[in-house]
Amino acid sequence: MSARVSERDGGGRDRAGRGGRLLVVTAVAAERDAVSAGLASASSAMVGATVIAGGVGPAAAAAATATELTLAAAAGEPYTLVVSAGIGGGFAPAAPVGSLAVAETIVAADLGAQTPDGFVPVADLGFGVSEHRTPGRLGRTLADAVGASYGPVLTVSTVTGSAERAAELTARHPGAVAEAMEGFGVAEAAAAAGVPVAEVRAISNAVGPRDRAAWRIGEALAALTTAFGKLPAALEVGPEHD
Ligand SMILES: O=C(O)c1cccc(C(=O)CC[C@H]2O[C@@H](n3cnc4c(=O)[nH]cnc43)[C@H](O)[C@@H]2O)c1
Repeated sequence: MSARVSERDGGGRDRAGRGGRLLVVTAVAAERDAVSAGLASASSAMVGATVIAGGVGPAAAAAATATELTLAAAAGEPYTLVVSAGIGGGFAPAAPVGSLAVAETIVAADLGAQTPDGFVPVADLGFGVSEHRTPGRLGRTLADAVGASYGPVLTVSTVTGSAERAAELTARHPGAVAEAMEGFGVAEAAAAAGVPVAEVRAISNAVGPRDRAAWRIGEALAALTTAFGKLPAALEVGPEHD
């Protein structure tokens, strides 16, 4: 049985995925469609999944995720897992263009304060948390299933555009495999709802000096589709129930 997938943007609401317990949040429609194509091609039995395009950046992602989780819970059909997914920048050498990255931790890499002594994360300032961890072995399991690099995935509000900034980020977050702009927003909403979270990124560009011509978005979207074709079996989610 193939996955049943509901697709929509952050504004609309339909009930096509009402058997689903998996929520996938992408930033834009092209990512949503790539994820949906992968889920629909999955060979193993799976619950229907809902895939939404919630917008670019952590604020839009958090708002869209929180709305979706709240509506589902109010309807008595709460999600059991939220996955932030899309394209992202890869840190060398762990995550080359065209590869996949799965988050061990989802890190708010630029949420905090700049001081004369350097960056202070928001958690160290005494406000909330600076990262969310994918529970148990879920992240490792997903990474192994799709052949992804596994480590911290950074959420930034500004795409890294210089070697200096890339070096600063890796110094602060050793082992970081990727950066993107939505994961921490999705994770904050998931945490507020008490739902586990994961992040899957397909690498479209290297984190470093800005070189827009070198971005391989089509290649990354194809990798995203391949990954989500393998995800249902890895998640071992139960059969769909209408
Ligand atoms: O710099 C540009 O010219 C440019 C052109 C098209 C798109 C962008 C984006 O910033 C897209 C952001 C979007 O894609 C994710 N993403 C992909 N690569 C990265 C990255 O290296 N660092 C951060 N985010 C990235 C991100 O999650 C957004 O959804 C720029």
